[in-house]
Amino acid sequence: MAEGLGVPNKSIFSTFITQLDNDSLLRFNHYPPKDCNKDRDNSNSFNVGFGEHSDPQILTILRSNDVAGLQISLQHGVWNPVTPDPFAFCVNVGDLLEVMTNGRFMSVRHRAVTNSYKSRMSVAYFVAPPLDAYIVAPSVMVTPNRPSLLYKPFTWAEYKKVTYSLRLGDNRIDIFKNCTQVE
Ligand SMILES: O=C(O)CCC(=O)C(=O)O
Ligand SMILES: [Fe+2]
Repeated sequence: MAEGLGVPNKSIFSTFITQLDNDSLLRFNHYPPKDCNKDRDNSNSFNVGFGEHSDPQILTILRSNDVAGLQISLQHGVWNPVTPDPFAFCVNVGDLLEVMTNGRFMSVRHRAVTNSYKSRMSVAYFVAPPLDAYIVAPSVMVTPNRPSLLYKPFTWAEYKKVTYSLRLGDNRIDIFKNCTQVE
């Protein structure tokens, strides 16, 4: 990523992750098939298994079985299905990476829906820094196109506290937006 972004220090994004006290976690999700009998009149309906949200950490590395369900939203209210591939990893940008890249990479809103015939299973590895890590975009991410820091610096502990004080789908990254843009 650093290479693609033209950042000379290649370890700038990875140093947090490799620290022993990193706060990464692994989550196993199981979405049983929805109960068709409850929805006999509306066979096109679906249940939301995991509500709309963005992942607060740096990156999410997701593996699933071959059952569809993951959807991403690039525009409010428009959902795009992600084709399931049990041999691939789906990598989501989390809120912290959006801050660390000064908005170049955008944290993606997503959700998982259930279907009526087969269980979806997924394993997500949420890559997070140590709690006291200071989250701020490196100066090289401040460019003529983005001449100032879009977000105020904060620690992961502060961000995590805000995340857990809000509901899953609430926008939390905007709370840390800098109001004044220096030209
Ligand atoms: O199961 C999925 O595909 C998505 C899971 C997810 O978004 C999460 O665990 O944060
Ligand atoms: Fe997620």
